[in-house]
Amino acid sequence: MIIQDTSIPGCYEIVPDKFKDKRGAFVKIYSSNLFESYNLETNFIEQYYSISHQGVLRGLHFQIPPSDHEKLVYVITGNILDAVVDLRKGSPTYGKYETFNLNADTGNMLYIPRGLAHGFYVLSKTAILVYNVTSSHSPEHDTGIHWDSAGIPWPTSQPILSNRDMGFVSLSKFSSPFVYNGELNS
Ligand SMILES: Cc1cn([C@H]2C[C@H](O)[C@@H](COP(=O)(O)OP(=O)(O)O[C@H]3O[C@@H](C)C(=O)[C@@H](O)[C@H]3O)O2)c(=O)[nH]c1=O
Repeated sequence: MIIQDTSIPGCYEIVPDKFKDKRGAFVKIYSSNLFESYNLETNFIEQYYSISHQGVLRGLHFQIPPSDHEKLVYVITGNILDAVVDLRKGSPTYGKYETFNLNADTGNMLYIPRGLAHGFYVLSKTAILVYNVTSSHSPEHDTGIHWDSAGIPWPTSQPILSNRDMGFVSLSKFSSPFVYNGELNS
């Protein structure tokens, strides 16, 4: 398993070892020992997954304090364009985004620190995205910014969206409660 820096401090792309043989493949997706050695959070307390059709865009989501959390995400079916936006005031990459192709073939994962908005667009016929998060779902703290307000080069201007996602404020109108605390995880 390789943990790689991204352009956004505290956000990592993780490439697991994939052992292929005549039966198929074996992939280890989490090691608390390795995560601890990189000072990454290990107290993942909720797990969930979504199933999405091609052309769906979910995001850009986050939970605000005190229910903010880290996310570890990976695709087990399909191929997505995943995106994060740094909302941490004082961060060297405040307001900036980065995109990643997450797919079931490589099994690459994204570790998303608290204070980043997250979303994705489904490139394949179907995509299943698995999440591990470090705090419980809190509907009153679960919010977002508008998917098309951060400059992310999405593959289409007309994705399939939830009503909730259509109504979020733009990044420029969002008053961020997140503060950058340095590179805690480096
Ligand atoms: C996230 C979440 C949703 N729900 C419920 C609320 C709602 O009825 C239903 C679907 O929720 P949503 O429409 O918010 O699902 P979705 O748009 O897929 O939300 C997800 O989007 C991506 C981009 C993320 O980063 C995730 O953390 C999460 O916010 O599931 C839970 O019960 N627990 C949870 O942890």
